[in-house]
Amino acid sequence: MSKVLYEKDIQKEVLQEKKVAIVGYGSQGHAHALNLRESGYDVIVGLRPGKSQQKAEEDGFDVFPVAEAVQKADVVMILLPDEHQPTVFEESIKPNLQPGNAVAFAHGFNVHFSQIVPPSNVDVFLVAPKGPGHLVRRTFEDGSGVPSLYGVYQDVTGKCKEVALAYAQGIGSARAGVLETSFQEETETDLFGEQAVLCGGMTSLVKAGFETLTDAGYQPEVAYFECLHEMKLIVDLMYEGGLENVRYSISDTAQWGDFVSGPRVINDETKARMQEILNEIQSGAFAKGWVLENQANRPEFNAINAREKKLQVEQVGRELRELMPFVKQPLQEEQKNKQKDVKAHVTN
Ligand SMILES: NC(=O)C1=CN([C@@H]2O[C@H](COP(=O)(O)OP(=O)(O)OC[C@H]3O[C@@H](n4cnc5c(N)ncnc54)[C@H](OP(=O)(O)O)[C@@H]3O)[C@@H](O)[C@H]2O)C=CC1
Ligand SMILES: CC[C@](O)(C(C)=O)C(=O)O
Ligand SMILES: [Mg+2]
Ligand SMILES: [Mg+2]
Repeated sequence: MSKVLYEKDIQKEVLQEKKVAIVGYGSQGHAHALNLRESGYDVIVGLRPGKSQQKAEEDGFDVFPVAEAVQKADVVMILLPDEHQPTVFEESIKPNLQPGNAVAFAHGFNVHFSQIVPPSNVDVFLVAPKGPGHLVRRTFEDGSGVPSLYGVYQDVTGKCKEVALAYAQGIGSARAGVLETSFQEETETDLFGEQAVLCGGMTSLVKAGFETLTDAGYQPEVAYFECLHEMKLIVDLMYEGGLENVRYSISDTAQWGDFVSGPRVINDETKARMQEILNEIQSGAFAKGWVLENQANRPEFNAINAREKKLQVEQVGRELRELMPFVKQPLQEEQKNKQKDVKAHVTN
């Protein structure tokens, strides 16, 4: 088994003497900044003027333009959207790095696919939480954490690995497990996981199930509870005790259905599609497509995004969740405010 590190294996001191700049205050940025500060580290935030700047200031951080934050810091964690990182890196980060500083990422995409080429006189590492940023924060506050992968791309100080580990500990990941990786492995597995299983695979499964039931004339509300709402409850059991725990709690009728029907939905054909997806990630074809989509101002991304929001499963879900106040989370309020901002922007 690979060596998984926990609190007792990690030294904090190496990061305690440094100033950390978190560049970006979105999903991962706010979680890293707040968790690191509460773990006792000296954290500042680098941002452009705007909504996030206001939020970070409200949370009590000293916020600076990105270039200034980089000048003040020893460790610069880049938590901007992947597609914005190369420009901000060239314009505001690279010119302000000092030899011996560390540049860090939560995903290896830009370094692995050569969209960012770090100078040779700085440490470069990644700490990639295996979970959404809002959960990195929520679990930290609950006293648990999200596991992280760490990887060293370039070690000029001889201390890069120790700094990366202390950083992972600071965001709460050593409570759950910290595992060594390379930029290549993190990038390829993360892209594969989100496309084939966690995001693309799961949302497509839910939509296909929901539409099969509603096309057959069943009530959309029944289809929503069956194919989306209950997904979380089943996944919670899987998270707590694997497939075995799901099968312990479900009926034997469901377990028999699982055994005989599951492989008719997800089978060797599906695995062949997964292999294609992995091949496109490994060859760089996916990355090239995503870079080009952004250069063209995301025509396909925006069209699909608008279409998906109008799906019946989304509409019925919004209505049902309004009636279940206990499933409401602050994230949904944030999402609503974001939509209001976009609407205001479009009408102005
Ligand atoms: N989302 C996740 O849970 C995970 C993300 N990652 C990785 O973490 C990194 C960050 O992703 P994520 O947290 O999703 O990003 P977000 O989209 O949530 O980050 C947006 C933040 O970046 C700021 N920003 C955007 N453009 C600029 C700019 N040009 N200059 C300055 N600030 C800017 C935004 O500020 P403003 O309000 O001004 O727009 C906002 O604070 C990525 O590498 C991603 O792959 C890794 C694991 C999971
Ligand atoms: C699963 C999506 C993710 O990789 C993540 C939350 O880990 C991401 O890029 O957001
Ligand atoms: Mg991920
Ligand atoms: Mg990802």
